[in-house]
Amino acid sequence: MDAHSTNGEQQAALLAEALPFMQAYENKTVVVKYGGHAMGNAALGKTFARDIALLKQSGINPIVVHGGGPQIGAMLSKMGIESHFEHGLRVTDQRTVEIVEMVLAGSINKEIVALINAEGEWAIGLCGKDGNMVFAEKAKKTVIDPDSHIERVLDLGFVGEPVEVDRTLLDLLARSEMIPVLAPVAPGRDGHTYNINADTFAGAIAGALQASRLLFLTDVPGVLDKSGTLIRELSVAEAKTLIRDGTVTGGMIPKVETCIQALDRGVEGVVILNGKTRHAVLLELLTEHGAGTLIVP
Ligand SMILES: Nc1ncnc2c1ncn2[C@@H]1O[C@H](COP(=O)(O)OP(=O)(O)O)[C@@H](O)[C@H]1O
Ligand SMILES: CC(=O)N[C@@H](CCC(=O)OP(=O)(O)O)C(=O)O
Repeated sequence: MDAHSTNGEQQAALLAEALPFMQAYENKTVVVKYGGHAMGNAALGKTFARDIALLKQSGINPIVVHGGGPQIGAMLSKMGIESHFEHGLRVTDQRTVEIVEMVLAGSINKEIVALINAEGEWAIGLCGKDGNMVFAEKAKKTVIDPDSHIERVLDLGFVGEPVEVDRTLLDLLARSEMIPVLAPVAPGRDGHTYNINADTFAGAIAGALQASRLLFLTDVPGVLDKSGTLIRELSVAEAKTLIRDGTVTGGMIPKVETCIQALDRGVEGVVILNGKTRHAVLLELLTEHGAGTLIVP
């Protein structure tokens, strides 16, 4: 057997390996949160889009929720506005929320839609406002100061928490050729527009749809311990401890908190993984080679 056919056989074997996974996920919903830090590399963007296209073609119902924190930060700084975060959430005044909506629901959303469409699929870009999909309320966040142990209420301005998810439009799209690509912006019943952390938004969508899987694509291999080693499996109790003792900080806080909530709401499996690995989504869902941190009840 020559080297070429051996290679071909290996590729065919890999494809065949995907069959039981495809069968297990048939007609199931998989929510993929595509973080702003995982974006920005054209080749990786293409492989991400191809993975999503392949899921849809395999009879799976993929829903993309994207972030764009670094991209919002860059736009704000161009306009002379400094970014300020508390507990991993952007403090958002009126001017900021307008820019957040423009960057998330505008440029980034349409870039991802275009990438998926370039793979021959029909992606449709939406935010919480479309089809009354998500309504938000002003976030009521309290944090316990790790040094003083005193509880503090955060005023984050127009940062929202999803409080209502109407699945009508998403159900309709699941039965169609369309792949929803969602920006984490939503209206409030008070008439304001709210900036929602993309992890939180993805968790609310996955919970409302009782998704089989919720994947968080980020720029690190998963949740790391104090020495920087990947934690492969994390229970809810352990995850809470890691937030409390300051091992999990910044943008990883909303991710881990969302994982906990999503499991509570009936999502079957939640994984935080490196979106900078080529074909991270396919590796996680359709092969034995999944990596990252699996959060378990
Ligand atoms: N314990 C931890 N393990 C891994 N990453 C952590 C941890 N604590 C904080 N982080 C930070 O969280 C970041 C991922 O969150 P974030 O910046 O919001 O990314 P994304 O844009 O993918 O949502 C990592 O790049 C890392 O700097
Ligand atoms: C309230 C809040 O923090 N909203 C986020 C929304 C974008 C986001 O979450 O993007 P990543 O997933 O890339 O971090 C922000 O303004 O940056």
